[in-house]
Amino acid sequence: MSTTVTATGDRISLVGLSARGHHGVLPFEREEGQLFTVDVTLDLGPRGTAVAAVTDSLDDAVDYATVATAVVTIIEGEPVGLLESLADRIAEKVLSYSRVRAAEITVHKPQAPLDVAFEDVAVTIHRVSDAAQSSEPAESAAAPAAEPAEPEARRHTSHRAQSPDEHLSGAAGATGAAGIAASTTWGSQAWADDSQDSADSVDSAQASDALSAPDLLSAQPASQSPLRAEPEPVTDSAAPDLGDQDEDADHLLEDALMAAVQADDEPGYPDFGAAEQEAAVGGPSPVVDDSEGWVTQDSVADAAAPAAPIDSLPAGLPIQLPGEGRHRAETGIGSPQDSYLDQQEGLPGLPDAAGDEAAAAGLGGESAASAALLDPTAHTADSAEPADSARPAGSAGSADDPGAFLAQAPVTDAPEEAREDQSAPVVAAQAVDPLDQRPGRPVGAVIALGANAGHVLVNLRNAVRSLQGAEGLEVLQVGPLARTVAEVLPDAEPQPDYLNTVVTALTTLTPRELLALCQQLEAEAGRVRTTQWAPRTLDVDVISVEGVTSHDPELSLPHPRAHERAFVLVPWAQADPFADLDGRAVAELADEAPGRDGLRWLAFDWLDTDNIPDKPTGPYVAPPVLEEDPEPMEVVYEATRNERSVADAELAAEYLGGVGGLGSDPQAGHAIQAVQSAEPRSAAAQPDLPSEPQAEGPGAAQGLDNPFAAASFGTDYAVPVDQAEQVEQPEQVGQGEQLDLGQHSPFHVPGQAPPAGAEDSWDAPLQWNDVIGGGPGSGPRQGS
Ligand SMILES: Nc1ncnc2c1ncn2[C@@H]1O[C@H](COP(=O)(O)OP(=O)(O)OP(=O)(O)O)[C@@H](O)[C@H]1O
Ligand SMILES: Nc1nc2c(c(=O)[nH]1)N=C(CO)CN2
Repeated sequence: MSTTVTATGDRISLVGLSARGHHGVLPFEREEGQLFTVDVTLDLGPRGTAVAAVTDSLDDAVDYATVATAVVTIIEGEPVGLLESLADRIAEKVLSYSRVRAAEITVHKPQAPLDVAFEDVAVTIHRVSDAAQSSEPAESAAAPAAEPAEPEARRHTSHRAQSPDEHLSGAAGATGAAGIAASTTWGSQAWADDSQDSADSVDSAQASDALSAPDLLSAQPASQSPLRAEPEPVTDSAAPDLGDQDEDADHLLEDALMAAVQADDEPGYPDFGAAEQEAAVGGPSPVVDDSEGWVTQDSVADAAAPAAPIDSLPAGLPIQLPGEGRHRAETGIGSPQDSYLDQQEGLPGLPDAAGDEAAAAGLGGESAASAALLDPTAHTADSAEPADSARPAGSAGSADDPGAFLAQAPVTDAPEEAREDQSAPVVAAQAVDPLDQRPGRPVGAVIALGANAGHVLVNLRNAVRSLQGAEGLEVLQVGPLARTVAEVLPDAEPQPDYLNTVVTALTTLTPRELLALCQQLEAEAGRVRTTQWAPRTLDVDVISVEGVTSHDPELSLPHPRAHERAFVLVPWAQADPFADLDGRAVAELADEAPGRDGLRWLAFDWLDTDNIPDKPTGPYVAPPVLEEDPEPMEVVYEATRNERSVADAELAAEYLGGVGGLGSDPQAGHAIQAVQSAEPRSAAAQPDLPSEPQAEGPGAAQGLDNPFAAASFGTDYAVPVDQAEQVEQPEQVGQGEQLDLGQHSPFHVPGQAPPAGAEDSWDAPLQWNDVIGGGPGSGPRQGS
């Protein structure tokens, strides 16, 4: 079921922005939180999108992605008691965007604590901006939708103090789910830009309004809300008023642009000037046609009736009601097409090299596009419509065109001479790798972590903390810790269970920078790359980056195997119940994942509680080391296939302390067999390994015979060769022998008894199977 109302201006709608909030009057609502979903309709005035449509620049538009993030930030922000208050806060925020003249906000609370069966509770409010009201005082007084002056004034001041930092932390509250639901755009507004929206832009917009000719709203009938009815513009050659703009200069420029457009008398660009004409004669415009959302004078009169409820308005603007997809928030994994389009959309304001290049090519912003438009003879709609014309067939990371993201610069057929003409659209095709592009706003990212050798728990905790402290990354959610059966290559020896988790985040890093960060964490945990899918002290994979699709083997996005990996999907779905991967709900994928049964337990609050009671035991596997020993005293771990990383002696000592009680030995670090950084062995060099990791069968079946999965085992240890020589060998070798991975194994796996009393140590857990367990959880842990 859906309901429609009519709004007469250009509109942007965001439907189903969902996030968890703590609003409500009951204590448990404050404590536990629940789902809130918000629908927002922004009324931009009668010509609110006209300039953006011509310039095709986000600078001239309301960036809906920014709005979406702002709304989610409010949902997740300071709790209020009433839905009305929440809706009001959201209205206040969205009205602070200078181009927004009025807004309708619906807040849904489908999990409200009612004693009866119900589908949804929702409150809808509509509000008019100060700018719109001040340009038509009479309207404010009479318009049923308009708020009294005082609340409006308050509304516009309460968010002005928001600092960039505050904004960033607010943005961090935006779940990947909701913030991304409305857009996969690489927006042009960076954090700092966004943070100013409610202050500077409003002020400047108001100043701009004061200087400008009366705008269209001011010419409306006194009781007419911008969400309701507006007079049809009639042809007028006077310079049009386009509504509020950020700068006076912009305003004048846009006036000129539109005049130029009018001079072209181009179909599709309705004439301007009705407002001015109407204002001049002091009466309403003549009656006009009522097609396409424009209403007749009669309907204007109707709308002017006091206290007309919004739902009594004529049909025109679809407003989605509960149950119509508002839970379909997505992780933002864009389709290749999305990704491509995103690049296009983000072009003008990109702060990175790509954006600069585009700007240098004369394509980058309002001014360039505007300049072209100022010359009516130079302007055509085509020249200002870069997205489609620039899209090469099969680009945007489609499966056909791996990794090729043709970029951003509009491609036209303009001749060389025209390019020299400043007024002509400039032609340039820029191949820009999206993996190197910095997003213009924080975008959602999902990172998966896993470990099954060495100090797995310590390593995972450290890695998550490092992510929490990383620059350019704001951790949103840390998933529960999942103990999972190791999925191994076909015919490979079984391995110890993994501990896995997933972190969701917002980031302004380029995808490649994000990968580098992940690999740095692996290196810091002493990751040694040996064979494919070998046991590892830490694995940190980039699962997805909002709006980016890549088939580059160095960084494939979304991670090509994520959709079938229970060890990724289950913790991810817990961290973000609304997550989507390639258009499918992650929770659903998790249920269907072949390794689903290999999930042994989930532990919540695992980051900072030692109270994880269930301690299954099993053989310990030491971190792998390579066999070569060219420089005996240097402990080198290979961090990535391109880098070398030297593990510090402390790490080595700690490791040894863990596995053999040698941590107090200052020489212990040297006891690890020195290894040489090397390229990971390709599958081709390992005849018994497939070139691509194969999808695993159900982990449970595998786990039945897996000694590492056993619930209660003798204490067996694998240690590096050199260390094994230094420590007393236990009599029992037992299950540890099963760790031998055959001729390609880098391991030597003697049994090794732990020092007495060390088994329960959390500081230096000797056997990770002893320190993990499924405790009663309380839900995904918040990131900050
Ligand atoms: N989305 C991604 N996340 C992390 N690494 C990736 C990604 N896509 C490609 N790679 C590349 O894969 C290479 C091997 O990574 P790694 O050793 O972590 O693989 P793995 O964890 O053993 O296997 P899998 O990728 O199946 O999880 C890395 O050098 C990296 O450049
Ligand atoms: N359970 C589990 N199995 C795996 C994992 C992992 O993280 N968890 N990672 C692998 C290679 O990345 C291979 N197999």
